[in-house]
Amino acid sequence: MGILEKISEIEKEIARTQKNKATEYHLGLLKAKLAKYRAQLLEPSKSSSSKGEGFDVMKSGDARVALIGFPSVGKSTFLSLMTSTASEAASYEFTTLTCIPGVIEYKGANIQLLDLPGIIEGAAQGKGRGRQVIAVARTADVVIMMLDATKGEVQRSLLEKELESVGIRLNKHKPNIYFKPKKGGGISFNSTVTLTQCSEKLVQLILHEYSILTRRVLFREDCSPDEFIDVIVGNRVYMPCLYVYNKIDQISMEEVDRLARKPDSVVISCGMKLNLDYLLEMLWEYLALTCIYTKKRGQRPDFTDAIILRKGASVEHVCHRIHRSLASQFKYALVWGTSTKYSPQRVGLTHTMEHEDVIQIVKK
Ligand SMILES: Nc1nc2c(ncn2[C@@H]2O[C@H](COP(=O)(O)OP(=O)(O)OP(=O)(O)O)[C@@H](O)[C@H]2O)c(=O)[nH]1
Ligand SMILES: [K+]
Ligand SMILES: [Mg+2]
Repeated sequence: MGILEKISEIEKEIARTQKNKATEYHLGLLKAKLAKYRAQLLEPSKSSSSKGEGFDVMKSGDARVALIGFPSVGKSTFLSLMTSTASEAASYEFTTLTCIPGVIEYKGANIQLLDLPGIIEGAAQGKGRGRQVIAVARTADVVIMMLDATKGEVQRSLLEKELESVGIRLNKHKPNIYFKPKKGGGISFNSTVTLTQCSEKLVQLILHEYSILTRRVLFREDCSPDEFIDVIVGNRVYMPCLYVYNKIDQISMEEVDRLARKPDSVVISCGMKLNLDYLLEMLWEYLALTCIYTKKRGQRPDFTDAIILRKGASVEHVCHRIHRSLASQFKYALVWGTSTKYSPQRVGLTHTMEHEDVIQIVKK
């Protein structure tokens, strides 16, 4: 039996197994097996014909956003609208055959937007350019899943399944489970919260399936067996995703209203240029970028030229952005803003900066 067949067998068995206390272990094991086969599927194949790598596009700017969606939902139309790059748009499917980068300038940041070929069911297993598209998606900071508002729900669940099957987790955080080698061998299992989905026995079974004999496992959260398997497998990508329903000019107001209320969702019309500003605001929020302003001694801050960093960036990150050698000459910094108790406050290299802080760096 090929891997694909094995996967489909297990998926069928999971589907027909009723979920209850008695089948809990059986289901947990099936899921562990499923994750193992999927991992095998994703291993780069030796034949040169089916390349697993993505399109060769340089990362540039302060952040990267990938446009994922079925053919003809309006991805290229969107890129052409939001950036100065033109990407061919047409009414037939698979108009776009490669990755086309554009730049959105917003709040002083350069956001790289990637237009990609449409993907379809089976993309993860290499249908169309699915694998390449997904490989690019993995490198993004945020995914925009573009959906045709007239057929959004089906498209959404199919694409979610595709991305899920290759280890991309949308709008989820990494499970809070401590999972490290243990001195002396054996499995130690503990939890700091009440577990309703996993038990020590199930965890042992799953670890056994992965031939893991020695580990210290500590659940700090009420995780599911799937989440535990994610921790074991390890190479998952946790990524924010905005669901963008395009072509709302084609549906009723009631339907627009319903879609707009869904979590992580924005409704737009590229054709009629509706709600694009709001989409940018949401995108900015999901990118979670931080703007830092610099200031020279005795002068006013330079509010025209922000340094754009990731959320959680430290003073050291700011130094590296200004000059390669600045961190080594660093004595202390003065920071004004929400990250400090006092304004200004003297801080060191490890201090975490917040959005719109002002910093003055003092050298040795
Ligand atoms: N009615 C309507 N049509 C739209 C809208 N946005 C795009 N379209 C049309 O949808 C069709 C497909 O647009 P594309 O931008 O080529 O879609 P795509 O997702 O890039 O398609 P592929 O590259 O083939 O995957 C074109 O005929 C567009 O004019 C919209 O908001 N409303
Ligand atoms: K198209
Ligand atoms: Mg296109």
